[in-house]
Parts: sequence; C-alpha cells; structure tokens
Amino acid sequence: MSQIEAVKEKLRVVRVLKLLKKTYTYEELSKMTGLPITVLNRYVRGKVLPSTKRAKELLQVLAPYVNVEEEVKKRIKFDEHGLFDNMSILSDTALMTLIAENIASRYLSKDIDKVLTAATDGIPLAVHIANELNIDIIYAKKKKEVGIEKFYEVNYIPSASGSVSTLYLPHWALKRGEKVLIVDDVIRSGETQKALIELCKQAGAKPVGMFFLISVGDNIEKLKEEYNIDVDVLIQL
Ligand SMILES: O=P(O)(O)OC[C@H]1O[C@H](OP(=O)(O)OP(=O)(O)O)[C@H](O)[C@@H]1O
Repeated sequence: MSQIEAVKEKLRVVRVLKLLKKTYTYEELSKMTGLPITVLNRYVRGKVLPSTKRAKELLQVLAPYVNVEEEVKKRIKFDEHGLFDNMSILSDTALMTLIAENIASRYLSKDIDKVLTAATDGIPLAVHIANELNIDIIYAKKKKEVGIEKFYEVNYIPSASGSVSTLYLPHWALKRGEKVLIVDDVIRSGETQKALIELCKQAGAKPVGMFFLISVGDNIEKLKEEYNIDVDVLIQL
C-alpha cells in the first residue's frame, strides 16, 4: 500500500467515526471497537491518527454500522408540498466524502476530465466527487455573470415552474472532446440534467455518466434511454 493510500485509510476512519458519532455515543463506539473513549475522541478531533494496522481493523469493525443510504434517507423529511430540506445532507462533509469516495471509485477508470453540475445545490456533492477524482468541477449558473465574454447557454423549463429558465456555462470551462461526469443532488423532472447534457453537446464534450444523490420519480430511466448514458442514483424515492 502506498503512503497516500495508507493516509487515506486513516482519514477515512476519522470520517467514519465522525459520521457514527451522530448516531452513537462514545460509550457505544467504544464497545463496538474495543478502544477506550479517550482514544476514539482523539481520532475524531484529529489529535492523533490511527496506525495503518489499526485503521484497517477499525474500518472492518465499523463497516456494518455505516450505511450511507440509510443515513441520507433518515434526513429526508418531506413537507406538505412534497419538498424536503436537503441541507442536512449536503452540509455533512463526512457523509459527502464517504459517498464521493464510492462514486469516484466507479469512475476512476473512465478518465473523466470534468465534473459538471448546476448551481446551486448540486455544487457541494460535485466538489466532493471532483476532489476524489482529482479533477476540476464546473457548474452552470442561472444567470450571466459579468466579466465572462462567451457562454454556452440552454433554455429549459424546471419542474412545475411554468416558466423558462436558462443555464449558462462559460466557454473556457469545457473543451471539445472532454469527458464529463454530470452530478446533481436531486433529479425530479430531469429537465435540469437534460440542460446539462445539452451544454456538453454545445461544447463538443462527452457526458459519460450521471450520478444523483436522490431521484424522485422515474426520470432516470427516461434519461438512460434517451441519451444511452450510465446513470447511478443513491436513493430512489
Ligand atoms: O430534475 P429537475 O426537475 O430539473 O430538478 C432538479 C434540480 O432542482 C434543484 O435545483 P433548483 O433548480 O431548485 O435550484 P437550486 O439548486 O438553486 O435550489 C436540484 O438541485 C436540481 O438541480
């Protein structure tokens, strides 16, 4: 194992412990791992890193308790309009990184050049995934920023809005032939995601996969059929 991989495993232990800390007490974590609370506390606070051997052992012991799907699901609370506040999911950097590590491992061999999303809520997840893939993240905005000369732009009708929106992406952000992974927090109608595919086409770039944290409805099947593209989703509602 390379030095970097060893350090990554150690950091993963810290992330896993931080995530589990939201559900379990230190006493419970101590029973699960057989380690004193003081040691676990030092790991969580980043005062000490576990040894390579202990990191491996801890990842094995804690794996059955880590279920990112469940962790995301239990934070989804719909209001009377059928909408939910996704910030409790997107703001959790330990959770986002664990999800991103998993997605990145599926795309590492595909030589992706850029991760593309739509502002605003797609950005946190996209940044984590791009970071894991060691590539840049780009995001289309709903307004034209000053100081940028040329944009790719696509009109689309967001779900239930009844009005036309536009996504803008600066020309410099995407080059002909680049391979793109499209990421978003939620897919409902699929209109935003189709607009992102269209932006890639305008740039001559190639969307090679899509990942959504949460899919509401059956629109990912339609996307797969229409664009013949790999689509992964963590939670299907
Ligand atoms: O599949 P769709 O029906 O297109 O909906 C999904 C989109 O809706 C949300 O963004 P929104 O347009 O609400 O903007 P925001 O991220 O700024 O909240 C979400 O982040 C997706 O981008």
